[in-house]
Amino acid sequence: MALANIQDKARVVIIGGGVIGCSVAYHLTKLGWKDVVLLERKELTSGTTWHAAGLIAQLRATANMTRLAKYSQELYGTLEDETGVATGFKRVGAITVALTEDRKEELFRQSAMARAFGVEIEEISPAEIGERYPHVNLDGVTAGVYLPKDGQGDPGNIALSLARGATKRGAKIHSRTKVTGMRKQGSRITAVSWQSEDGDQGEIACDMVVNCAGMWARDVGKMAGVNVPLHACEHYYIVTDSVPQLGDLPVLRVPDECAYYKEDAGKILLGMFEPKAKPWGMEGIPDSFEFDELPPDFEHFEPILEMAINRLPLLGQTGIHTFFNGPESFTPDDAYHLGLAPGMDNVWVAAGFNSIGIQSAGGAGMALAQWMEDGEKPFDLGDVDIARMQPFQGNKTYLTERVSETLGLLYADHYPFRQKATSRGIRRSPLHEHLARNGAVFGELAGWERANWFANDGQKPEYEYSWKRPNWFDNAKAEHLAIRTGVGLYDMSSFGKIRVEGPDATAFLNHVSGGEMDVPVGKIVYTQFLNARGGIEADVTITRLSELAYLVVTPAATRLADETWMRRHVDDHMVVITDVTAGEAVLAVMGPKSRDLLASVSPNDFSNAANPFGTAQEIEIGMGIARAHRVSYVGELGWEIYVSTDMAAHVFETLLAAGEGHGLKLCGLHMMDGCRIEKGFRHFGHDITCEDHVLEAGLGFAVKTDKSDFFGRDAVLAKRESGLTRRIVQFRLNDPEPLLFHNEPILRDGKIVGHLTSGAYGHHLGAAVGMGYIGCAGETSGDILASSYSIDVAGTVVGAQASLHPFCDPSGDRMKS
Ligand SMILES: NCCCC(=O)O
Repeated sequence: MALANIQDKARVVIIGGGVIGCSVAYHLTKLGWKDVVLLERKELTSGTTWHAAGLIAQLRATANMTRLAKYSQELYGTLEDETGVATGFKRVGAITVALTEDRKEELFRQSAMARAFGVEIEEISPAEIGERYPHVNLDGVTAGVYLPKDGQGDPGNIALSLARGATKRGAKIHSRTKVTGMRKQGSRITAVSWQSEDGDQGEIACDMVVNCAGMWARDVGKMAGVNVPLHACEHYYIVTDSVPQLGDLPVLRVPDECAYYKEDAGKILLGMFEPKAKPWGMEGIPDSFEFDELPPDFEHFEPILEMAINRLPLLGQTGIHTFFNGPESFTPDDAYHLGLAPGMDNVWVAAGFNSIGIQSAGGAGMALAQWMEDGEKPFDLGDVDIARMQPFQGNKTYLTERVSETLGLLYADHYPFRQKATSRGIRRSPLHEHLARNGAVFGELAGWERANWFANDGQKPEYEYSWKRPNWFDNAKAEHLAIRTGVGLYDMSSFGKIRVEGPDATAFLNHVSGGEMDVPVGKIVYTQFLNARGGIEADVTITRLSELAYLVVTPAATRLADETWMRRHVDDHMVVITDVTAGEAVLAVMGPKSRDLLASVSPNDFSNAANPFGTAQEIEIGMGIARAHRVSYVGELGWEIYVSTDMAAHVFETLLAAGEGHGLKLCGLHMMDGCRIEKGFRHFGHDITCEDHVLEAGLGFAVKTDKSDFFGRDAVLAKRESGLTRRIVQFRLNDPEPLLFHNEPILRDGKIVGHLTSGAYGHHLGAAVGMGYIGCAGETSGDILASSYSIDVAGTVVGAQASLHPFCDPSGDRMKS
């Protein structure tokens, strides 16, 4: 039985009536979408939105996340005029306070980044903090930053205003209507079934579904067979009684004391991000949950409250009106989930907003709607793309442990290379114990434990985080120099490995990639998957294993996204695509002495004639067998040895034993990053993304427009015709001391023209190196290089050399030697 007022067909069904669902409905209707239906199990905003603090910050960790946050802030400033529903948005500004020298460095680096991203920001002294926020105790304050355009709003009203905007343009919103199931056909949801509180039920046939179900999104995802890794945690704040003559105050963040403060209607709201949070609701969120709160746990938040009373003494002089504890969703990496769910062709996700839902909702809704409209990401959304999540990350035990940390990480020191402490050791290379015994210090990516550097004998194998030269600086240097002058071995088993085989394998890979795939067996092709704009969706090597089979090798972090991209472009091709990542380990043996080392453990011929650069050969190694791929991401002579996981330890032991006579050094991935930047090799997600045109990224050599048609070819031809408007430039600091991490502003003749997309120390070159895009419409290489360049490192402008070619071995002779 269906209620008369709920239609039985829609173009899109949005599940969840929090601020995110309302924003998606608002933006889809703004794009002219009709038949937009939003279903909310209780009342709009009754899950998390209603109790959000409503801080509206603009600066986020990357350029595009900042772009989205800025968009939210601008939207909320004008929404009332359009919808008639006030958002309570006030541009009160925001101050973040540092209590340590490390935090000061972090804030000043963020401040430099803000300048590159076009966000107004001022670095301010303790005295200036006192002027802008007279109630704050300045004891121990080292510095601060002030963002005049930041603000705050009324979360519930922002959601209702967005909802009104959507309904005015025809969206239908049904509250008290719970989604009970989905009808699935292949990789599509064809209908959503619902039940209203008074017992009516029905089904809406639809073209698309958007899961905006907040802390219910993991369960809603399961209805569609989609992985949405998130978990609620308790989030605490208190609200004081009215404080006479408080006046408008900026938002105040004191991350070193895990606290934020917001003035609201003459009261102070103090919110907390404690280091060890309390996950909630994993055994099920009560069906009755609606505008509910959880019992406050005084012991849990007392330490933070004590610090806050010291920092803002008026808290101790004012009564507390409300102790609030409400659940909010957190994700494994503190980034929200947006986009088309892998495995499905019409299930979209916008969920897991990690306590920044209000400030993110406007931008996230806009980006998702545009993505749904175009069928392609409007710009790089890799930070939040749901496809970055690995299947195991939906595991309950993993999530429960991980989110207990990620809540607190919001305000922890964001040191470079900081690793998560929880939920570790889940994906391990078969060499893991060998590496650990040899002093490896691991970092985690996509669940993989990867050796980042090796401690010396007697050195504690642990990170000591710092903004200055870290405790592993000299270790990485020794590893780097071994690769440049001798031979090093590092474990790349975390590479994604995807086998593509079948009668149409060549035709399919020619269609989906820019490289020529009709090559002899054993050839390795470095290439990209492009979108219709010529932007880079994936950066891969593809090895022809046999007449009918290829191996696509992808970065660990993008394996699922790259596999998904291929599956979505199969069309009528007869191919089988299989993830074989776990089947083979990869040992990279690199450096000018790598040939000698391999020759000492293998009867095969590693000469240029037998195994030239860009080819793979089957080899015997020790008493095992493997495949030697002659490629390099560090810019040296070398091989990646692909060996089945059962023989990996044997091959490692063989190489290590033989390596003694060749000065073999075990190396980690910090070395790899420094080496690849010296060599100008791009890294997907940083230097190349879906919004970077392959020609502007300098990778025109890897796409062959003279082959058969391929996806993105027209955009490559068009760009050849119209000319480049931006180019990627490499930089080397003149001063050997400062460190680059990425996101530092690039100055050309004293003006900001871009930011670094990568940065690391180039131990071979003796200074920090980086790369980033600058605008260059109508300019020749000579014009670009005639300027003077510098990089803003935490507010200090450091002169830099610029180059359009790699600083290290521009001819590539070393790799091909
Ligand atoms: N929901 C609290 C947001 C905290 C922040 O913007 O810093």
